[in-house]
Amino acid sequence: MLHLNGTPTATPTASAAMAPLLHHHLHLHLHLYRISSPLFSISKLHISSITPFPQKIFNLSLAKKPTLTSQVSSVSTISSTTHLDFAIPEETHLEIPLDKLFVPPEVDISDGFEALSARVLKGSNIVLSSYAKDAQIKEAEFVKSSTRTEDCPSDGLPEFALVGRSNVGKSSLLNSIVRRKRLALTSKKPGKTQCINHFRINDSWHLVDLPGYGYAAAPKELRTDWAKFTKDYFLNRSSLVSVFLLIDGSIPAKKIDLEYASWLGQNEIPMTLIFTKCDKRKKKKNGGTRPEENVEDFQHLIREHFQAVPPWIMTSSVTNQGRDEMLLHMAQLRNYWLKH
Ligand SMILES: Nc1nc2c(ncn2[C@@H]2O[C@H](COP(=O)(O)OP(=O)(O)OP(=O)(O)O)[C@@H](O)[C@H]2O)c(=O)[nH]1
Ligand SMILES: [Mg+2]
Repeated sequence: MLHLNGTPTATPTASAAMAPLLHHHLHLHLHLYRISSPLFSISKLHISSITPFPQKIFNLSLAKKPTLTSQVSSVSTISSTTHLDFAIPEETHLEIPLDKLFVPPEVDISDGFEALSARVLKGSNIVLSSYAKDAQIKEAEFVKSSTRTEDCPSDGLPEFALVGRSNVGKSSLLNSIVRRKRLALTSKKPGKTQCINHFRINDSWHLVDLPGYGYAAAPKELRTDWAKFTKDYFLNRSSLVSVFLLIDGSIPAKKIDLEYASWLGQNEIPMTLIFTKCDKRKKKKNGGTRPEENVEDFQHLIREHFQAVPPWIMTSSVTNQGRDEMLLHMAQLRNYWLKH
């Protein structure tokens, strides 16, 4: 474990302002001077609309804290009290505009844009906070399959649910996250996962694999049932920290995914967009679009249904792209949820 050094600042932080403003854009007006980075030459910058965590993750539960070891790259902007146990990807997304970043609470934004940018997780819009600890997975085990929300485990552990179109790669992503080939069963044929499947991680939180939606070959009754039972789970599962909505990042946005994202937004269910299959890059001359373009377009299309910009991460279960970033994101959401 490595403790990062840094000077605690006496300047105002976002946290004080965040409490009364959850669920809303946080309008901050900072004036930064002489920002010098290879990608920016701005003399004065106006930041508005920084995104806090959604309100629904402010709950309480219990969890053990597993001890982990890993190296940390230098992130000097993190406060001196931060204990990180995970490798922080070195590359950052300097090109993401400030108003599209997901900024967790208690992140000191007074250090300015450059400092924030240095803490954006690679291939995402997520700023790393001091809550990103105990991120690594040591143990993963299947707990149970349920067909109703009432039958799901009642231990109150925080959980993240993977949902998305049939065949988008939910089960593959779960296996990639836990580094096990077949913990969740996958298939080329859509419709493999049929129940709410709980997997317990490090004895302290759950990953949940859900059946896919939009499986055209499924009978109509089955599709209606799917909508009913997963939506009931989203609306009533009190230990749900965030839904991870998986979107195929290798193709342009599909109507059904846009509708699903909008439904989650309208119902104020905390959501993270996980773009899958980002290893698949069709050539432009063959009519293909790049994952980066698909990610940008998708967000643009759902924008009106969200008060705040949802967090997003680009992933691939083939190359394990986004794996560490997902773990860090889940760790900071989880630890914040446990504390509040
Ligand atoms: N190239 C590539 N293929 C992937 C990736 N993730 C999944 N696949 C493939 O996509 C297919 C579907 O994967 P699953 O993980 O079973 O998809 P699912 O979303 O769980 O599907 P259902 O359970 O049927 O809803 C499989 O053939 C996977 O090998 C990825 O990141 N890159
Ligand atoms: Mg599956």
